[in-house]
Amino acid sequence: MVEKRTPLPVADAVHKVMKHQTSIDTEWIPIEEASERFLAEDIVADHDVPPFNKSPYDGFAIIADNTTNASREHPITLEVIGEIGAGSVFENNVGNGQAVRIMTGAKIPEDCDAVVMLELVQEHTDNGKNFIEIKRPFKQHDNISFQGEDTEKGTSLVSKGTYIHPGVTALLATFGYAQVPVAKKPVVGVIATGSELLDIKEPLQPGKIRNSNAYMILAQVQKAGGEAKYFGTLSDDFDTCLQAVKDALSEVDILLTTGGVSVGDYDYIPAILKNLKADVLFNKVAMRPGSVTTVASLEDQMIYGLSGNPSACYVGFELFVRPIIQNALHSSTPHLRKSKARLGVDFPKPNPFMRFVRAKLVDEGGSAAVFPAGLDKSGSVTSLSDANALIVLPGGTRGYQQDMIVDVLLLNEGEGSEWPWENIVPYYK
Ligand SMILES: Nc1nc2c(c(=O)[nH]1)N[C@H]1C(S)=C(S)[C@@H](COP(=O)(O)OP(=O)(O)OC[C@H]3O[C@@H](n4cnc5c(N)ncnc54)[C@H](O)[C@@H]3O)O[C@H]1N2
Ligand code: MOO
Ligand SMILES: [Mg+2]
Repeated sequence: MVEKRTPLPVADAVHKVMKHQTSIDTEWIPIEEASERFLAEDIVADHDVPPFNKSPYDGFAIIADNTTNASREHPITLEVIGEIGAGSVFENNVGNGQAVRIMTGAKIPEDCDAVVMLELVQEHTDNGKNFIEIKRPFKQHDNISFQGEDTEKGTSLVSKGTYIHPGVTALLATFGYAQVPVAKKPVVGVIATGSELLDIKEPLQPGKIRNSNAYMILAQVQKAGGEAKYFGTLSDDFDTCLQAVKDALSEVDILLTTGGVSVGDYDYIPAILKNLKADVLFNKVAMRPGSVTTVASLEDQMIYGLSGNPSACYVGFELFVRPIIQNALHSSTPHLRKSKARLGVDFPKPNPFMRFVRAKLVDEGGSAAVFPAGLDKSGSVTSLSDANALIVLPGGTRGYQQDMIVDVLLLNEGEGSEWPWENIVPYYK
C-alpha cells in the first residue's frame, strides 16, 4: 500500500523550514577576497568622510570676502603665495589679498574659505611674483567639499547581512578594513541518487541519462552563497545510500539529495530519513513542480530530499534551500524577489496546486511581461536554461488568460525579498 502524504501549502512549508536556523560563524578574510560574501558585522563610520575640507577643483584657494567687489570691468588681483597638490598640506597663513594654487583633492588652507577654478582666472607674473585676476565675486564656501559631507563619524553605514558588491568594498576600504568580517559559508552537501545516472563525461547508454541535477544544484548552492560539496552519484541501493548520507552528514551543515524521494520501489530517501530518526517537516507540498520535496531536520542539520525531476529539483531548491543558506549569511531578504508582470500568453492548464512556471521575463518599454519558457513539465531540463523568473500561479482556478497580471519570482535578483508569500491572489484584472 502506497504511503498517503498530506500536501502542505507552499507558504506553510517555507515557514516551517525558516524556523530552522543553521549555525552562523564569522570569519575574517582579506578585502580582495570579500566580493560576493555577506558582512557579519554592522559597519559604522569611525571618522568623517571626507576627513578634511578639500578642493573639488584644480584652482585657487581664496578668502571669499576679498572678491566682494570683483567684476568684469574691475577685476580684483590676488597674489599667489604657494601651491599644493592632493596629499600635501599648506602650513602657512594666507592673508587678505593672497591666494594658494590648489589641486583637486588637496586640503583647503586654514585661512581660505572658497575655491576658484583655474579656467576662471587670468594669471600673470610681476617681479617674480605670481598673481591672479578674478572677475566676479565668490561666496564663502563656494567650491569646497566639506569634512563629513559624505558621511559623519558615528553614522551606521551598512548592516550585517549586506551583500558585498563593489560599492560596499569601496566603503570597507575607506574605513580601513584590510580584513573583512564575513559570515562563514554554510557547507551544503549534494548527493545524486539514481541507477540511471551517468557521469557527465560518459556517452549515452540505453535507459540511462546524464546526471544534470547534481551540477545544477552545486551551481545553485554557490549562487545562493553556500559552499557546495559534492558527494557523488549513488545507484538506487538502500544500504549504499544510507551509508553515503551518514558519511556526508559528518561533513556538512545542510545535505541535499536529489531523486528517490517519491513513492517508487527504489525511492529510498523516505526510508533513510526514517532510519536516521530525522524529524520530517513535510514530505509533500501543494505545488507543481516539486510536490515531492521533502525536508527534515536532524539536530541542527537540515536534510532535503529534492525531486529527481530537474525542474522540480530546481524549484524545490529556490523555494526551500536558498532562503536557509541566505539566513545563515544574515540576509534580511533571503527569499526570491517577487514582482508582478503581464502574462504574455494564455495558460489554460488547471491545477489544484500552486504552479511555478519557468519563464522569461521581458521589458516591454517600461512594463514587464512574462512568457513560459520551454516545456512545462517537471521532468523538463531545457526550459531551465531560458528561465529568469518563475510565474506563480495559485491553484484552484480554471487557468489563466493572457494579459492577467501575475506574481513572478525573479531568479537572478541577488537582493531577494523579505517574505514573498503574502498577497498572492489568484489573479488581478
Ligand atoms: N505513483 C506516483 N509516482 C510519482 C509521483 C506520485 O506522487 N505517485 N510523483 C511524481 C512526481 S510529482 C515527481 S516530481 C517524481 C519524483 O521522483 P523522485 O524524486 O523519486 O525522483 P526519481 O524517481 O529518482 O527520478 C525522477 C525523474 O528524474 C530523473 N532524474 C533523477 N535524478 C536525476 C539527475 N541527477 N539528473 C537528471 N535527471 C534525474 C529520473 O531519471 C526520472 O526521470 O515522481 C513522480 N512519480
Ligand atoms: O514533484 Mo513533481 O515535480 O510535482 O511533478
Ligand atoms: Mg522516484
